[in-house]
Amino acid sequence: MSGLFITLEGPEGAGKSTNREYLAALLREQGVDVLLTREPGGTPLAERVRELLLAPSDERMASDTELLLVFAARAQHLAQVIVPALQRGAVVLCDRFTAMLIFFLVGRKPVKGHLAAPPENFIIA
Ligand SMILES: Nc1ncnc2c1ncn2[C@@H]1O[C@H](COP(=O)(O)OP(=O)(O)OP(=O)(O)O)[C@@H](O)[C@H]1O
Ligand SMILES: Cc1cn([C@H]2C[C@H](O)[C@@H](COP(=O)(O)O)O2)c(=O)[nH]c1=O
Repeated sequence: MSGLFITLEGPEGAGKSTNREYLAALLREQGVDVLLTREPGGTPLAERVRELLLAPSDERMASDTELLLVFAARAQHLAQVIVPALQRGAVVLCDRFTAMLIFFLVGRKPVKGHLAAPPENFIIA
């Protein structure tokens, strides 16, 4: 793969979108093929999973359910968008990836180590 994958991590309002747009404009001025995307999301199906993750609900979402949904969205995002873009040599600018998702998934709750490791390994492999 010849592309470049850059993630912008940070909480709400940190400046991710602003800096992503700025960087994209700079790169495009140089003729670089730039793809803007975000996690969770980035494809129609993965965006539906995002809506599910963020929608208020009377039913508490179990931590493992949340984790598996995040990684289901990621599998779709990787297969449909990120990997093809990197294969054609694009620079992918992704609004959040693993760092902030770890914060959302485990930073605010007790860590559930038995599930946290394998999906991440699966994704990186
Ligand atoms: N380097 C900067 N200096 C000063 N203000 C900034 C800077 N970058 C972004 N901002 C301002 O901070 C605010 C939040 O920026 P932005 O929407 O890019 O954050 P974000 O991390 O993408 O937020 P969200 O996660 O809510 O989408 C905006 O009003 C933006 O103009
Ligand atoms: C991605 C993601 C977000 N949230 C929370 C964080 C914010 O309060 C809102 C909106 O997020 P934005 O992308 O910064 O606009 O949702 C979350 O709880 N879990 C997540 O995975």
